[in-house]
Amino acid sequence: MPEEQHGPGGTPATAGPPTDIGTAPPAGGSAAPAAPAAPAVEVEGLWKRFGEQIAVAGIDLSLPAGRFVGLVGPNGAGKTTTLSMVTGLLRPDQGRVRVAGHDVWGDPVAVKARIGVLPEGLRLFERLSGRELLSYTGRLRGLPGAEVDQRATQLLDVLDLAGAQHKLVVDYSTGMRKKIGLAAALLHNPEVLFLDEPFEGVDPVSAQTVRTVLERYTESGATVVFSSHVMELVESLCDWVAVMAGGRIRAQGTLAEVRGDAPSLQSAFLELVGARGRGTGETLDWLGGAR
Ligand SMILES: Nc1ncnc2c1ncn2[C@@H]1O[C@H](COP(=O)(O)OP(=O)(O)OP(=O)(O)O)[C@@H](O)[C@H]1O
Repeated sequence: MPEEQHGPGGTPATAGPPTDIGTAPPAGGSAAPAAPAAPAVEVEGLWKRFGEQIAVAGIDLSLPAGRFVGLVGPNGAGKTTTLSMVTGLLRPDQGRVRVAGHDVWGDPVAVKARIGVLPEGLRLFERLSGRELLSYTGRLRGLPGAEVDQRATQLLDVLDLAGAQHKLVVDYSTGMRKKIGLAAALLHNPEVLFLDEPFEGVDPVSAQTVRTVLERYTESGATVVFSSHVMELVESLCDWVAVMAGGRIRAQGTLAEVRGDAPSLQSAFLELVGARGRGTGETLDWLGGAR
């Protein structure tokens, strides 16, 4: 059984979001819709083991549509494994996942048509140029050629890749690879976008552009779910947060709920994952000593 989930400072569970919050209208939307929107992602009793290692231990998640959702947790918490199962890249041992109202494993074609994914350790077609990669992805997505060309031109331009569009992907830098992967994930205008560490290796100017693009995208009612270790980034971008540690969800809810009375998301996070006071480095007393 999963252990009881508490917010920081012992406040009762932010786990299992209250339905009134879970069905709130998209951030940035003005007129409230009459019918409550279905969650973008619903996860029930999801498990994954790798041999003896339990990577994901029976988690439940309900991520509202139209939000910027951050999935945070320490190294090895189970974020990538969770995102892989939610996006249909890894089969769970047990549990159910629905994305945009469709069962990920029961109706994979419907789900894949509605999502965009920027996975960890992104594998790209290295011998294509950036533009060729987008053309190929657009065609695979069933978009008309002229539409693909137009969207590719705009994405390359906005993401500052126009100058490198004819360069082979194998010659792209880490940040450029993230950006072309993001462009490919956005090309078909998905309902839900999953991004595993999207800002890793991306320079501050491009990061700002990516933020602006993603903020505009969520304002249209679409959902972004991204994993990150960078709390300041999550705090400034996300309006909904799920905290994972040891394969379990420690808290989920609005940023304010998860932060609770803590001065920052970072402090709340350290408390939630039980890392307060750890890692002062005192055991490394030889480091910096006499040589
Ligand atoms: N293919 C695999 N085979 C064996 N163990 C795995 C595999 N994938 C993940 N794990 C283990 O499952 C646990 C969760 O890993 P996961 O990659 O999901 O964590 P994470 O939260 O994404 O970590 P990080 O922030 O470091 O990327 C870890 O203990 C990891 O060693």
